[in-house]
Amino acid sequence: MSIRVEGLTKIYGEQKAVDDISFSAGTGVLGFLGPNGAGKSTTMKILTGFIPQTSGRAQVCGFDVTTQPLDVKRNIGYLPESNALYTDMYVKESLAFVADIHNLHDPAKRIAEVIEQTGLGPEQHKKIHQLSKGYKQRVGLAQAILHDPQVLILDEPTSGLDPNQLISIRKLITDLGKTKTVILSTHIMQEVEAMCSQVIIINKGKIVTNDTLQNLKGANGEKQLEHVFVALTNK
Ligand SMILES: Nc1ncnc2c1ncn2[C@@H]1O[C@H](COP(=O)(O)OP(=O)(O)OP(=O)(O)O)[C@@H](O)[C@H]1O
Repeated sequence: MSIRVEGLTKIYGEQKAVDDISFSAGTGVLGFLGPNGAGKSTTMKILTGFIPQTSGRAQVCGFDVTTQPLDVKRNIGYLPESNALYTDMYVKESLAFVADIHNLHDPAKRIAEVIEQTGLGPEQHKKIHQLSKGYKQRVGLAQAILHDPQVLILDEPTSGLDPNQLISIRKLITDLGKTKTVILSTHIMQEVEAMCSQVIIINKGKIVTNDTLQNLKGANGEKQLEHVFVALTNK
């Protein structure tokens, strides 16, 4: 398993954002769902080492997020919800900057591959601030996968994309999930049905279900995941 989480808790002041959650994930796309404020982004930020947990443990590829943060960062790619980019940089320049941080052996070759994979080709010579939202999102994804990490954490990667862009980014994520562990947070249930093999639903900081997509729909006698989500998060 590339991700192991045990008894993870995060308290912000008085607010318990993540409440003693445990789960593990291997190769495939894991849908990480929950209503607004459920604790998804907080969990993702802990896994990527952006913020520390209050208690509990999280491991990425066998490395502990607290005691082995550099090893974790080598093995993880993160597309945060607020995809902060250096907008004055050219697309290629920003990728070269990230490649340098990761000390890649042949950055030019890898940058060309990732530009191809994310469909950035036609826009690759622009500055980031000149790009549409969808292309900015692709730059964020390109940066996240550049060092070919085993684990990808994607926080609402398709928000704001038009239907054409949605289809190509979904395909890219599905392809990545064939060999990598992808944790995908999204509010779009069709997206989960199209891409995810496993689904975790979190509500008020607690995991309310962790099952295969197939079981989840079957067990609840529902055809639509949306109904399952509503039933499990309105208790
Ligand atoms: N830096 C912070 N300081 C205090 N409270 C925070 C902070 N970040 C998040 N929270 C609170 O923690 C809870 C979980 O937030 P989180 O962003 O993890 O939810 P989420 O499931 O990602 O929501 P969304 O779907 O809206 O993105 C919320 O109640 C939120 O207000």
